[in-house]
Amino acid sequence: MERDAVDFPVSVVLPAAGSGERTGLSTPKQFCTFLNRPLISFTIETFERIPWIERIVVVVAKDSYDPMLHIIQQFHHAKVKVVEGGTTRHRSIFSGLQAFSESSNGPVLPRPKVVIIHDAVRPFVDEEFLLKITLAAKEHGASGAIRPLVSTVIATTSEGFLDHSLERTKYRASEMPQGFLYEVIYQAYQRCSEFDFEFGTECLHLALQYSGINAKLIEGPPTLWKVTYKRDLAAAESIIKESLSLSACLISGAMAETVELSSRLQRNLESHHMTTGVNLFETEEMLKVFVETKHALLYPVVIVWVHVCMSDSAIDEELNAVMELSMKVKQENILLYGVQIIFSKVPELWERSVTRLTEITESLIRDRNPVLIGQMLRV
Ligand SMILES: Nc1ccn([C@@H]2O[C@H](COP(=O)(O)OP(=O)(O)OP(=O)(O)O)[C@@H](O)[C@H]2O)c(=O)n1
Ligand SMILES: O=P(O)(O)OC[C@@H](O)[C@@H](O)[C@@H](O)CO
Repeated sequence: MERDAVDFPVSVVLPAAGSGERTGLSTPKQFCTFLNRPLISFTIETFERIPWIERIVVVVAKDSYDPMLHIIQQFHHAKVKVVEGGTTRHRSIFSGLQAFSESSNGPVLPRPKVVIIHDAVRPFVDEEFLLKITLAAKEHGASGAIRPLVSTVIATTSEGFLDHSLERTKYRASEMPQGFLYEVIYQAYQRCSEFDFEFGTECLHLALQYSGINAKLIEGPPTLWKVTYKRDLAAAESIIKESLSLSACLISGAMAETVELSSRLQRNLESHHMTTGVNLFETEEMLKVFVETKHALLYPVVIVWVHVCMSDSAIDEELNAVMELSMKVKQENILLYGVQIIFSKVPELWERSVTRLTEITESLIRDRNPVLIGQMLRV
């Protein structure tokens, strides 16, 4: 399916005005930060990267309006307009849709042909699936992501006993993103009852109830899950750390050993970029590029500088300079760790050192603990 099939304007509404009560945290989950960046910024960036998406309307609570403007400025988000939401998700979504029809705050945005509605707390959505949802909405008037039910759905009596259970194979979980012809969903919200505004949870239902459109349902990937509970935040952080940041190993020291060590680490660490024989100047030049392009702002960079020594000598001035450099680049979201490994001609000892170095390097890249910045770890 090609992106140039989208020959009509498409925009997005991201409802983000909830309080995230089910996480049990005081900070609404969409503003919880991972790698110094709020969850909502990752979701916005997902949509920003897609060239056929024209505008992103982020709907936030009144007291999150200014903080949201700050996030947009800090992370250089484009295409984004912020509007205030309401007391329920449907009211918030309607506020977002009104940005294309009524001048609530500032100029009315150009009206899209198709509007995608996507919970701001579902950061892991890909362009391919968004394309499917968009083209299906254009063709059918509405479309929605679905996933198989994990648990069976049952109905209870008023006394709290089982009334009946639904045949699980006949039902699906409704997820996000959803797509609509703008006129279809805007009209639905204009006709929406107070009861639906207050208690409804399903936009596809509104399109059917008030615009007579049966949404096309498309099974989505498992990554569409919504951050709802505290455990989901931990899962999101782990996925973000794994997928959205860069890491590299730089190896300096006695040349013959560093080449051998580099190939050993490359095998052990798999995905991470390996460079050997670097010196401090080259490292500083590389970090300067990261800082100037502000690349690390959106993609935190983890660099493990491994120095191979021939003896347990005191840390030389170059290594001290690396540690000072690490403190300097830390505020640019670049985590530079130093590890010193003593070369041993005794195979068993060297094997043990390389295994230990691999474990330390994996932990530094995975955990990104800022406390370990600025000091030389020793294997
Ligand atoms: N009045 C509301 C309520 C929810 N949402 C948004 O709708 C999405 C999905 O809703 P949900 O997961 O229920 O978020 P919360 O309402 O914040 O969660 P909770 O029910 O635990 O408070 C979230 O991005 C949330 O910010 C919204 O824009 N306006
Ligand atoms: O019900 P909640 O407010 O937790 O989250 C919203 C979800 O229900 C919604 O995103 C999907 O079910 C699709 O409508």
